[in-house]
Amino acid sequence: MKAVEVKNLTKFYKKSRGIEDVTFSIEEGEVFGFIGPNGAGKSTTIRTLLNFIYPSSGNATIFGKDIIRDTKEIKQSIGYLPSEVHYYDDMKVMDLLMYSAKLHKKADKKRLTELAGTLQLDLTKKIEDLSFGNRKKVGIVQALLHEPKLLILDEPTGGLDPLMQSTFFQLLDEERQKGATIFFSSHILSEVQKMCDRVAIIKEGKLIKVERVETLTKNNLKKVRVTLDGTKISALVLPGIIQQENTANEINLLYRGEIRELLTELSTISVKDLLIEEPSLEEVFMHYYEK
Ligand SMILES: Nc1ncnc2c1ncn2[C@@H]1O[C@H](COP(=O)(O)OP(=O)(O)OP(=O)(O)O)[C@@H](O)[C@H]1O
Repeated sequence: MKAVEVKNLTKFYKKSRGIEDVTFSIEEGEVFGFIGPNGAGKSTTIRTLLNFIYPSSGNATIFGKDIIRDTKEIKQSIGYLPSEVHYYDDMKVMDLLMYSAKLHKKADKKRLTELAGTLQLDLTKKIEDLSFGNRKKVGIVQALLHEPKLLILDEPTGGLDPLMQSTFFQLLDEERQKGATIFFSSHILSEVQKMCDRVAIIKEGKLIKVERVETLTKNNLKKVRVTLDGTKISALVLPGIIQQENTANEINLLYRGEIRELLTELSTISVKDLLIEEPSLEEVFMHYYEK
């Protein structure tokens, strides 16, 4: 059984396009990234899956259950972190989280305290007195508290400082090791690359690619930096060069071709240093963002 199966899902807000004909599935235990620029349709997809909004057409299931008909049942096995966290402001963090835990019939105070400790969240404060980042932490604890089978996280790291982001990813990794399926949206490619097995790219409401992260970064594309010893040269010309940026003493390439051909070409110029590495997901995908 798939954790999530989305078929031809379409959502129009009156006449304006939210998402169109979106189809993909997520395996159980998989960490699946959902990336795309602002307004691409990430939140629309997620909010439809959670039955906060109705699809215009198409359908989807979560653990084999229909997202509309079985939404109550589905919610018991989901932890959801919205991109913006809104709560009853005059409640204390502890009370809010215990209330939420009870809704999931899993009021585990020990786990609550542990999670809050890891995230350095003060449980005695009132929600209204928390900063944006600390509210986000409340959302994270709430999403993880009942150890859901599926975590749906909408831009989870926004507002968290770099140290906290890394703590958050450690927490996610623990859930993954316990077998949880994780679906998270982001427009930060590097964090998707770090964490995800597969990634779906959405743009202007349509899925443009679903691919294993590994395949994307190991598709023979190489990032090449050539440092020159001061002699000025003109641009390299080789069929495998996809992108070239040159400065006074550096040549930077994205290269997809025979390494031997590149080395032969380089042997004709005065190279001081050479670095060949896998490109980041960001570099592979930048053109999807720009086009
Ligand atoms: N309530 C709404 N009414 C009308 N249009 C909407 C509504 N919510 C979203 N849209 C439109 O649907 C499209 C997709 O928006 P969505 O919020 O799903 O994008 P997103 O990928 O989550 O973007 P972001 O990264 O900015 O959160 C956008 O063009 C947006 O203007």
